[in-house]
Amino acid sequence: MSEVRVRDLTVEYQTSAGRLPAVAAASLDLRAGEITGLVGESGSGKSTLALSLLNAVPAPGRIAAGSIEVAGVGDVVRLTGKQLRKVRGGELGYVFQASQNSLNPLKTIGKQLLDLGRSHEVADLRALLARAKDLADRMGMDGDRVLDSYQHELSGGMRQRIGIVFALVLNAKVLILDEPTTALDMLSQAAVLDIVRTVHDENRLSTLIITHDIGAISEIADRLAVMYGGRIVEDGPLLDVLRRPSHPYTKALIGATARITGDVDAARALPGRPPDLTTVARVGCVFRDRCPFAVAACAETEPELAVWDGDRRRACHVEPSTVLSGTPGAPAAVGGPA
Ligand SMILES: Nc1ncnc2c1ncn2[C@@H]1O[C@H](COP(=O)(O)OP(=O)(O)OP(=O)(O)O)[C@@H](O)[C@H]1O
Repeated sequence: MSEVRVRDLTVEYQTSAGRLPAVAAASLDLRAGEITGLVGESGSGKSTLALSLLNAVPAPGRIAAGSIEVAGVGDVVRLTGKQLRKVRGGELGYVFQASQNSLNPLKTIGKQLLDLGRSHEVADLRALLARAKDLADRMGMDGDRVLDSYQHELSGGMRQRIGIVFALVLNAKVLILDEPTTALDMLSQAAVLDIVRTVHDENRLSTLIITHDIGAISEIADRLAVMYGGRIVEDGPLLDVLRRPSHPYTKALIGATARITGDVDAARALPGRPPDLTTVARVGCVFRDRCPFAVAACAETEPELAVWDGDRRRACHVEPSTVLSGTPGAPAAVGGPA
């Protein structure tokens, strides 16, 4: 069952070239009990999609079309004011990029938790603190000490974990983590992801983890969604996608990740650069200029994200078997390999 259903979501930013979509007609389900990893290079629209789930795209950006149905909440796109503030941090827990730097330096963690509780009109603040302490304990910290601490008394890894405590303390059903381990060393990264998996399982959450690091996510996610140029180009069960990537971009991303290929020498950097809002192709496939498999149709028509192989989806004109076998077809009429 899906806890979150994103349908035809288009999010635009105002640029010098006019309003341009950072997310274009994206559809994605977050299922109860599953961790979905959302990967893609910088600028592919991952953070914009995450902000949209909270209807928190900063102006002059805006959700131009689509819906985001959250079970028990309704369409988040239509929520405003108080309703929206209640859902953010309530049903929808989130930890955004660099959240370890977003704690208030002048208040203890406990006081900030109380502020959070009051802003969500929590009646039993004592129970809220007890729950926060319990979460902190289970994340390998001394809960009492952490609640009495100021942010400067805590390490980066601890602050990151506290971000997750804040995201969960109001009993969220959906957890959205944007680059939760960026800026942490490898050991702390693994520890934080471990904790996320445990808390996710215990509370049967629907979790979305956004990262540019497909290697890190491959160890904890159940499903993988891949974004490029504002589009979701492929998704499906994690192991299936990793073993048999059916979109040339997914295949290239995996090929560039030594942690997955297991061979540092064989890992090939992805040639070319990802597009930004102003350079992304307006017609045809957004990946075609970097795609070794591109055919003439890729320059003419944008491929639809279509169901393939049961539980998977892909947006590509080239046959899956061709991508899987790794034999690029005819050279593209327009564009071509970078
Ligand atoms: N406030 C803004 N105004 C204009 N363009 C923006 C704004 N925020 C993001 N963009 C553009 O939207 C596109 C998607 O950005 P987004 O941050 O969602 O991508 P991302 O995949 O999360 O990248 P990263 O991993 O670097 O955070 C990029 O081209 C970015 O330059």
